[in-house]
Amino acid sequence: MAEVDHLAAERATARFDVEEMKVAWAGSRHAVHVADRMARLVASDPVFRKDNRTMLSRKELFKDTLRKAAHAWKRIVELRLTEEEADLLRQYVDQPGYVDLHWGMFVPAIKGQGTEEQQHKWLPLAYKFQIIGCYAQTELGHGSNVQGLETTATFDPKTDEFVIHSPTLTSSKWWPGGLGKASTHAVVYARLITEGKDYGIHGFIVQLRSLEDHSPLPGVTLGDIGGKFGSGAYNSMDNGVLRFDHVRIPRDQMLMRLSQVTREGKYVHSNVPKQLLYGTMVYVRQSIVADASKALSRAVCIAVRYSAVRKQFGSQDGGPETQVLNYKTQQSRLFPLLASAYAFRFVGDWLNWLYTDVTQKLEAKDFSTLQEAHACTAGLKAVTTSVTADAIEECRKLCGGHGYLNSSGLPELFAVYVPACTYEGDNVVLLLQVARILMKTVSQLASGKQPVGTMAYMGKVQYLMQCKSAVSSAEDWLNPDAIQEAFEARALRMAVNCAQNISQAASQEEGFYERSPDLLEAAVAHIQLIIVTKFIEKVHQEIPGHGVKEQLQALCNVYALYILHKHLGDFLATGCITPRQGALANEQLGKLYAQVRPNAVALVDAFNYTDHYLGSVLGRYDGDVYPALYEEAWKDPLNETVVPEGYHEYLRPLIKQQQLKLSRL
Ligand SMILES: CCCCCCCCCC/C=C\C/C=C/C(=O)SCCNC(=O)CCNC(=O)[C@H](O)C(C)(C)COP(=O)(O)OP(=O)(O)OC[C@H]1O[C@@H](n2cnc3c(N)ncnc32)[C@H](O)[C@@H]1OP(=O)(O)O
Ligand SMILES: Cc1cc2nc3c(=O)[nH]c(=O)nc-3n(C[C@H](O)[C@H](O)[C@H](O)COP(=O)(O)OP(=O)(O)OC[C@H]3O[C@@H](n4cnc5c(N)ncnc54)[C@H](O)[C@@H]3O)c2cc1C
Repeated sequence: MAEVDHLAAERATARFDVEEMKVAWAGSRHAVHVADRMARLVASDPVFRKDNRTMLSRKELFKDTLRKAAHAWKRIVELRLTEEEADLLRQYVDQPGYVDLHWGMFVPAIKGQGTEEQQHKWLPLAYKFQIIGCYAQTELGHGSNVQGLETTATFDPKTDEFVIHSPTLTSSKWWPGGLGKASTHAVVYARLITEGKDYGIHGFIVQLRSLEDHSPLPGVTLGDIGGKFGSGAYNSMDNGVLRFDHVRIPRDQMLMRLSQVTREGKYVHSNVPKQLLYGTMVYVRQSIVADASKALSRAVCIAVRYSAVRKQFGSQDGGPETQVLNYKTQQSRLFPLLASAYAFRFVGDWLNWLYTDVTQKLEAKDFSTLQEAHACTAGLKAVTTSVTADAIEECRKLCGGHGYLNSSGLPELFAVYVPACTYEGDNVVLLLQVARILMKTVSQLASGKQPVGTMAYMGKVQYLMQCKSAVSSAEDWLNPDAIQEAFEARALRMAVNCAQNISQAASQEEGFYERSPDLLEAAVAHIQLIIVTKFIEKVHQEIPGHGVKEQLQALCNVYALYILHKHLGDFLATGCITPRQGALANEQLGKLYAQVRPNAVALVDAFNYTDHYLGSVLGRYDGDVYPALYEEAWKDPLNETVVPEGYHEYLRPLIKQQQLKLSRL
């Protein structure tokens, strides 16, 4: 804990129990305790130092990542950490690397798509790091369109093998994390061809590198695809390129849980939906939603603390300067992001519950909730990552000039985070998936089919298409029923409008194509409704701790009314509310900001982040920002010498030349 707490006065104004809010944020007392222990373990270990990361060359950074991953594994084994503890330890190490893909995609792909026998063979090797795996799906020519992948896996009945081949340049695998330099194995997605017939995309376990000397196996060409956006940042990851020249693998390395190829080469598809092939992506999308709240809360924590420390302009009578956090504009930009961090946290928890529930149903061969899982994971992944990426950049601006310094932590956070809008499904492509499901649901309403799950509100179509908001004062917007109804009516009316417009087109497909910009907005409205609903449900639960429920209630209202204000056009155009009701919502929002203000610093303290994890001189717990900024500047390699390298070559001759010219005048 800091010796001088420059934020003590801020902390003293909090009207709630911060320790209890930590529990509400983390999910349980146990979760707070474990996270705290793992965060401190990482922060106190010099190997996990990261303050010099943006100054390392790519090669140094990659080696540093290998070192940290190996050290993390050593600590996990030495301390016999549980899976939960190990996941948290890796999170706090906070450096993207091959292990993310090994644990996050390679292992889940084998678990989800491998038979019991295959799991028995491969998982123990992966669990002990005797092999390192990645997820090789995307190709140079195709990423979003998975059915368009070109790599082939042709069964050869003579040898009982598959022949994995990259027939074109565009079929080169391109992007898989961990592939470039670290992985020994990959789950490769390729078109299965047997008995002369193409059966589409399937997963195969393929060894890429020797387990003796790490050299590529015969027929395998692979490497790193090159530097990426931002210094440090995602450049710690070896995203790779991979080509196969007729590489042979045994038949039993096709992942055969969903479909099989027999010894004779017969293709057999189990009686399960084909989309289960996409199961690993669904799993990762739900974990990306949980990660969004982590990234967003880090940025918000930095911006809130710094805004409380930073002062600009005096009062009218020449008194002390004003904390920038007191400016209403700063509050109206920052507090919705604070509320969004909490909203994403709770919707992430709910999504994790949904995912677990769907997985259990799938085990019991009940596929009825597959569409719901797909729509929710795809849509929430898209909305939460887009908002978070924009919000990190907004937090940088909220920190003024100092936010642009690497030492603020924000440039690196942004550069690491922003590809989340693209990987695991481009956000637009994913929202169009949600829109397709919305259109299908609307079209089924006429036949009386009752929508279920997060689409259930559409069943109230008669009411929601004509209801009028009863709000007549700013306070009325504090009523969760008023918010819920307005959001439901907006989402449904936008979807129905789209469906009506599509029905006038020559074909459903053409209508969908023409109306896709509107469909995106309808999908966003539906997803925002889910986030608002889950926040309202959370606040309805019993929440212990002095003032905790009240603060969450205020944040829930901030989130909902901010979205309403931002998307006012939708609410007005669909006739869900009147312009006057829109103005009242904005009035209430201003009152809520004033309510949040004295609690703001404590609300970010509740995230319980160590200074190491935050990695920001601006976001320091003690608020002692200026000495830290000053000290940090001197650590830059440019300041290693007083006179810079290159002075004698380029600066001195220039200056001397000018002096000579002047002396001649
Ligand atoms: C502590 C552990 C933490 C773990 C976290 C680790 C995180 C590590 C993070 C590391 C960082 C980066 C890693 C990145 C990895 C990657 O990017 S991997 C590659 C990801 N690629 C994509 O996401 C591709 C996106 N494209 C697609 O998903 C599909 O191509 C698309 C859905 C767009 C279209 O597919 P089609 O087969 O053409 O299907 P379509 O005709 O549109 O639909 C047919 C039918 O199927 C339904 N559907 C589609 N997808 C799914 C699904 N996933 N699940 C269930 N159902 C699905 C769709 O709704 C249609 O249904 P209908 O009833 O027939 O209408
Ligand atoms: C950092 C990073 C890590 C990655 N890691 C992995 C990995 O480990 N394994 C792996 O297999 N892949 C990985 N990927 C690849 C990633 O999954 C793809 O890049 C992603 O799915 C997007 O596909 P794409 O690149 O083909 O984009 P494209 O589909 O080419 O997108 C280009 C543009 O076209 C638009 N677009 C595309 N289709 C449509 C449509 N139907 N309607 C409207 N607009 C459309 C998109 O919105 C986008 O604006 C990674 C990518 C990144 C950036």
